[in-house]
Amino acid sequence: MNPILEINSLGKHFTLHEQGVQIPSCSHVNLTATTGELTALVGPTGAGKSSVLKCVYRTYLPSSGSILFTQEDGSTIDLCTASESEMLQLRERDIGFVTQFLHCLPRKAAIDIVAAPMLRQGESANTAREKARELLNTLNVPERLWNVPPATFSGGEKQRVNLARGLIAKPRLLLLDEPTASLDPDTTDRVVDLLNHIKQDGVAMLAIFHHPELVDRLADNVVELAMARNTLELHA
Ligand SMILES: Nc1ncnc2c1ncn2[C@@H]1O[C@H](COP(=O)(O)OP(=O)(O)OP(=O)(O)O)[C@@H](O)[C@H]1O
Repeated sequence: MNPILEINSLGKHFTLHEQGVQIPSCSHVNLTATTGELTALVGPTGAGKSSVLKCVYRTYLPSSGSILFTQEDGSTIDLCTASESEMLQLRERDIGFVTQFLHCLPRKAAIDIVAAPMLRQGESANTAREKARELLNTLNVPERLWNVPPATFSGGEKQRVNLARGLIAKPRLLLLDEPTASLDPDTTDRVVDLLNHIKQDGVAMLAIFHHPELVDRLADNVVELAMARNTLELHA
C-alpha cells in the first residue's frame, strides 16, 4: 500500500529575535503514514514529536523539508508550501487532530461539539447526533453531561469529548497527540478498541502516546526521533 503521508527531511526551528537565538524543535525527520496503519512517534522529551504533528496540521509552518500528502483524487500536495485556504479545506475533510486539550466554543453543548465534524461533511443533524451519542456512550461520558457545555468538565471528561469529536468523521489522516493522557484504564481500553476499528476503516494515523504500552498495542510502525541539535546563537 502506498503511503498517504510522506515526510522527508522535515525541520522546524524558532527564531527568538530578542534573545538572539534559534531553537531547533525537530530536524531531519523522515517517516510515512499508510492507510489502515498507525505510525507511532517516540523519543525523549523535547525531541520534537508534537512539533512534527503541528507541522503536518500546519499549526507550525515547517522550516525545511517536505510533507507530501496524497489527496482523495490521487494528487499530491506538499503541506509545507500549501496555501492557508488549501490547509483549511484539508482540515475540514481529510486531516484530523486530537490533542490532550479540548478547544471549543464556550457555550456549545458537548453533543453538538462532537456532531459538528459530521455535519460539516454533509450528514443530517439526526445522523450526526445519533453517532455522537453512540461515541459519547462508548467513551464513558455520563449522559447527564451530553447537553452541557464542556467548560466545567473534568480533564478526563473533556478529553473524551475531544476524542469523540476527532473520531466521528473518520478523517483520512488522524493525528493524535497523547489522546489518552488523562483517561482511566477502562476508557483507555475503549479508545484502543475505537482506534483499532477506525484503522480497519482505512484511517491512517500518526500518533504520540504517553504510555509505551499503547505503542505496543496499537502501532504498526514506530519512528524514533533523536534530539534536535543545540540552540544556535545568532550574530548580528
Ligand atoms: N512555539 C514554540 N516556540 C519556541 N520553541 C518551541 C515551540 N514549540 C516547541 N518548541 C521547542 O521545540 C522543542 C521540541 O518540542 P516538542 O513539544 O515538539 O517536543 P516533544 O518531543 O513533543 O516533547 P514532549 O515529549 O515533552 O511532549 C522543545 O525544546 C520546545 O521548547
